[in-house]
Amino acid sequence: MVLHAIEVNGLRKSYGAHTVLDGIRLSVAKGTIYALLGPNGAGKTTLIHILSTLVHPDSGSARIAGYDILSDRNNVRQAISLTGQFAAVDEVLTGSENLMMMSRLSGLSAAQSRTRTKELLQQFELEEAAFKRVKTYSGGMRRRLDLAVSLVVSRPVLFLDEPTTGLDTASRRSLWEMIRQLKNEGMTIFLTTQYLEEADQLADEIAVLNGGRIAAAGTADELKARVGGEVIELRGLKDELIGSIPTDGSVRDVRQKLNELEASCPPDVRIVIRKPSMDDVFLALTGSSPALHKEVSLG
Ligand SMILES: Nc1ncnc2c1ncn2[C@@H]1O[C@H](COP(=O)(O)OP(=O)(O)OP(=O)(O)O)[C@@H](O)[C@H]1O
Repeated sequence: MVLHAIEVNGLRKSYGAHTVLDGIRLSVAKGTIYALLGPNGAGKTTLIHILSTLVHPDSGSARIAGYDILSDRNNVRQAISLTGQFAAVDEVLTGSENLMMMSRLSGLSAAQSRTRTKELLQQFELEEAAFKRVKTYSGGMRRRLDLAVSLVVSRPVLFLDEPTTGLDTASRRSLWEMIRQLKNEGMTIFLTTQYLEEADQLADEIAVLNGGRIAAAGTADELKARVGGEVIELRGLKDELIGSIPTDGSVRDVRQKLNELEASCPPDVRIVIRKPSMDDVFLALTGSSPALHKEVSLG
């Protein structure tokens, strides 16, 4: 029995002299959500393209639903759905027409296609917009339609490449809910994201991709534990974040850091002590933070 929906072993890919993936090894348990977290250009899309058989790796191997991505490409393609970063829907057609077209292309009869279209419009909250042209849709509606189109035929493994990039908070949350629902239906979901909160909220397991390698992997709590202890946050008069300093949380360490801060900080800086966030994990593992604030270095 195949326990892992996705198994990746030593995948490498370079473009010219640029090594994009430098020996990726990971596994994704069936029925879970796995988030690959990394900054712009880290190689997330490249990995998804390799796993969905669109790009050939230089070396290494991977299995999807038990099928080898190199020697068993057709079976891999039958086992996956893929939603990329750019909408794959026809803007001139309505949402309903897009779903009907994809259903017919996937081999469903006209009657089956109508039933499936209705189900998907309902599942992705697109019933009201069903007969409007896609070019009038909001970003969130397009993403939902895109996801619906890729799920016309239900497959066990779903690849989502940055599913919520560019969406507002409300649309992002609604899409998260739909992704959770797909997991509840038994799907295995591999998603890439630049948003720490997204990985934190959705994923059973998170891997941080940096410099072509998986810098760390684990549950959100395990990754936060790697940063350890607590974080001292420095805030200005309007409660704006000025910086943060990791501490092991002991009285001794906190006192020492506060003493150093007292000597170097303006008097109106306030402090808050809190548990590490995914931001701190990212910063600790990659040396760069996607958030606006910077780690303050003492001494
Ligand atoms: N076909 C290609 N030819 C040359 N270089 C490429 C090609 N595809 C990707 N790259 C390079 O590989 C690196 C990783 O790109 P990739 O799109 O996988 O990153 P990413 O993590 O998905 O980033 P983003 O969040 O910006 O999509 C980038 O430096 C990119 O320029």
